[in-house]
Amino acid sequence: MQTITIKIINNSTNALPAYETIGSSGMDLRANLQEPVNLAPMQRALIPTGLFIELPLGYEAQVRPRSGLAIKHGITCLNTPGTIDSDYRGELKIILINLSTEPFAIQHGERIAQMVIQPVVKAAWEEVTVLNESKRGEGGFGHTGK
Ligand SMILES: O=c1ccn([C@H]2C[C@H](O)[C@@H](COP(=O)(O)OP(=O)(O)OP(=O)(O)O)O2)c(=O)[nH]1
Ligand SMILES: [Mg+2]
Repeated sequence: MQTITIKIINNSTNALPAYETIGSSGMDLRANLQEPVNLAPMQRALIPTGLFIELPLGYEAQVRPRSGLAIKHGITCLNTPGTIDSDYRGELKIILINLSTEPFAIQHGERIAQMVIQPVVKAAWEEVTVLNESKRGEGGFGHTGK
């Protein structure tokens, strides 16, 4: 368990993001709304969560869709996985899009996405003129067959 600092505003759902089961990868994130947000088909919206977090250096958070909302209502995160940088101090917001043919209303307190905390490997470049050979070589995009 890694301890992470969190600030909550306007949180009438009085819930910290939580793992729903002991083996869950993600903590569900809830919409923090004054009133429901109606998403027409193909419409997108930036949904506030009321959460501000301070991740330790060397970590990120990924914001991912919930599969139930996706399969039942066509609601997904447009930029999945959303990237929360460790130095971001603003409000966590979720870019939702309605990919169904029906309108969908997002309610205050509804669990709209999930957040996975991950370590980040920072890379430094070592520039060369020739790369080591590999079995795959330049093959990709279906190169190995169906
Ligand atoms: O789903 C998301 C994605 C991002 N963010 C916040 C945290 C993140 O650290 C910041 C910037 O995100 P990103 O790097 O994806 O956006 P950008 O378009 O590259 O903006 P910037 O130039 O601010 O980095 O926005 C969210 O709240 N939700
Ligand atoms: Mg960026």
